[in-house]
Amino acid sequence: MEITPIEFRGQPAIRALGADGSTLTVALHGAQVLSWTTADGGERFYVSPRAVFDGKTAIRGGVPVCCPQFNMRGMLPKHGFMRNLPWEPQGTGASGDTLALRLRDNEATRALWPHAFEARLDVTLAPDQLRIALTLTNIDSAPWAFAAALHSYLHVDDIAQVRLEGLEGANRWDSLRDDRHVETAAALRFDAEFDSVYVAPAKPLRLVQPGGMLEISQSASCTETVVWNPGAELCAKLADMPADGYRHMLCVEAARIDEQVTLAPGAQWQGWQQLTVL
Ligand SMILES: O=P(O)(O)OC[C@H]1O[C@@H](O)[C@H](O)[C@@H](O)[C@@H]1O
Repeated sequence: MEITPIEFRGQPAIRALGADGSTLTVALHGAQVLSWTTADGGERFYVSPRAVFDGKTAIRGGVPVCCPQFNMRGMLPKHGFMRNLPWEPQGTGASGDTLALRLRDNEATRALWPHAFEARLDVTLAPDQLRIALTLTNIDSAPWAFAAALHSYLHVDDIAQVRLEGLEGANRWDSLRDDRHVETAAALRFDAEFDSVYVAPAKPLRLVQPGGMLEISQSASCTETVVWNPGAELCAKLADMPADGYRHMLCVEAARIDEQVTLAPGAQWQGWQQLTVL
């Protein structure tokens, strides 16, 4: 693929063009994937028109990298700090189809989290398919533990017409009701705020819309799948979302959150999410 440095809403980003005409845009801030358009021209991610692009604030949309903490489950800022910092571009890999970015511990990270680490995000573009892989390496002399999520804001035409299939039978924690149960619905539908953590099923999920289907899979190392849509009421309270933003997105996140990963010095962990247009 061809890559070009660009500015996206005033912030440095990289645009990649695939052989089939698909495109990928990744901001250096947070190594955040902002856009993936397939050869048919369809945009697969949602970025809020009111997202803040100031090089500090977490960008609302695309694929935030939430790490080394998920949500408020710890003492760090919500969803950790990796989405709030600039990453360094590393070019394309040997095969030329992967865009890589890296974040190493620095003064800003050590002020929050006193560990030496390297994080790498590899985004691989193929016809009708995108894979986002997060690799963490412990370059410290003592072990450390982390949680992580690839917090994909999938673009949907109309949330009222969306079905998410593949979670039936999975253990669910409904965070809104603090209720644990086995999911009984063959297809999830979204008509209000939805915020749940599922034990990730072995088989891929399917996002079904009148306009087409997207298959969502994740590495076994990502033991949970988080599904989130703010609904109208919460969306109205989010300053960086327009009132109808919730209608055009659904977050389906590949996550490792219920049990943190402990990495020994020199050890590495990788987690990925893969999206395939069916
Ligand atoms: O507004 P933020 O920090 O980007 O978080 C968005 C959402 O992220 C989801 O992963 C969580 O399950 C939600 O509880 C949270 O509200």
